[in-house]
Amino acid sequence: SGMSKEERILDWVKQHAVVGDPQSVVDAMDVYSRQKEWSMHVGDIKGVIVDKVMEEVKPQILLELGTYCGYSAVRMAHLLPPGGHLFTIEFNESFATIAQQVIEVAGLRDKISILKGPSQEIIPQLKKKYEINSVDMVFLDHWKSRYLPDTKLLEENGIIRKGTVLLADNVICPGAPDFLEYVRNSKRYECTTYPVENIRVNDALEKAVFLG
Ligand SMILES: CCCNc1ncnc2c1ncn2[C@@H]1O[C@H](/C=C/CNC(=O)c2cc(-c3ccc(F)cc3)cc(O)c2O)[C@@H](O)[C@H]1O
Ligand SMILES: [Mg+2]
Repeated sequence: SGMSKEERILDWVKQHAVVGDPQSVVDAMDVYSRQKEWSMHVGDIKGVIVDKVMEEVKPQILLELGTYCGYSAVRMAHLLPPGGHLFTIEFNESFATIAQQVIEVAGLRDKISILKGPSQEIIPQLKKKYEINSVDMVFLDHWKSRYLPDTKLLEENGIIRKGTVLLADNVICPGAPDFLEYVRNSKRYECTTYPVENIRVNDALEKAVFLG
């Protein structure tokens, strides 16, 4: 019994963030991860790279794979252009419930939709059930072994179009070697690596632009 780590994170956010202020939610989660319990959010150092890509792409429709507690959903949705929307897929019910509340504290309920279920089931439903024609950007941050199969699913279902930007966290640690090999060797992607050498671990984000 007792609270889960994710419930402790939510509790901390409720106590330390300012309702309606997404930046204070992001800051609270970063402080908790640094000072209390490390958690697998993309975090403040790699988050700056995510922010930069958001400003570059200005996605109207953004898809995230792996919501967890909603840190990156809040961080990215805060930077969406007017009218933009984030669809984030999460198959763990408890995490989805925590994330929904974190998003509420941030005041971003109207900009973010959590799609509950496994990505491999949701992706084929995006067009018909969620009326998503194509997405402008995808943030991959779920199970690393699923980056490649889901990228292929996105291609096969016509969810990504010429110019869609895939941004993948953790391509070095824990690593997504098959995904990296695929996008870097494919003529259909233009790749850029954003390495991050920080105190804890070396990692990188990979940006892969789909060329159609
Ligand atoms: C059915 C499986 C595939 N489909 C899926 N569909 C929907 N949601 C899925 C999901 N897979 C996983 N998820 C969810 O994504 C999240 C999983 C993220 C996995 N991330 C990591 O393992 C990770 C791990 C680290 C890490 C780094 C260093 C270290 F020493 C230990 C861990 C750092 C990160 O930035 C990470 O992202 C959870 O919320 C999970 O429920
Ligand atoms: Mg990650």
